[in-house]
Amino acid sequence: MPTIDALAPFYPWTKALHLIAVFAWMAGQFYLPRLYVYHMQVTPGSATSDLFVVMERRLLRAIMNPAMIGAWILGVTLILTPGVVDWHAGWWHMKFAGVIAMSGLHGHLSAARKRFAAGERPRTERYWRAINEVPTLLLIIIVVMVIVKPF
Ligand code: HEM
Repeated sequence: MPTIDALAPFYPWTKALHLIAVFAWMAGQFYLPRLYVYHMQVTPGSATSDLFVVMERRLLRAIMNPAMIGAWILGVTLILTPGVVDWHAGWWHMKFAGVIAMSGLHGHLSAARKRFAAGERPRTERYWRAINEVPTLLLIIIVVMVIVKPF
């Protein structure tokens, strides 16, 4: 993978900004499925349901989408910084798999938001309770990979 020498002096800043974007993204990943759990419990079209629709839309549009885009742009900038990623290391591939899964989950949550907004009740409350645990698992995998680098 070719790297860009001019990025080297900015490495600590790129990493700090990457982590800030990641934290904002994760906050949304933890909260949105929890909102879906509550949303499943209210009648479509009720005032409470409409309030959930607004909360879910704002969370995705104002926080999660920009945070995911920022995490990706800064993450790719880190990849392009010389000496940061060892492409032979197993931890890097495992982290990347975790990041792809996290992005897939984001897409899944985003698609469900549109269905909730249309008055549907996609899946079951139990399903959203289970999905609520997935970001935590992915976070543990990713952080152990980038910090401990076990293989
Ligand atoms: C969105 C796509 C992402 C890309 C392309 C990406 C890429 C990278 C790269 C190349 C590094 C530098 C590794 C190093 O300095 O050793 C890094 C650091 C880091 N990333 Fe990501 N990342 C992404 C998303 C995430 C996510 C979702 C998390 C956590 C849930 C995360 C957590 C971290 C952490 C904790 C570090 C700091 C590791 C250290 O101190 O060296 N990243 N990322």
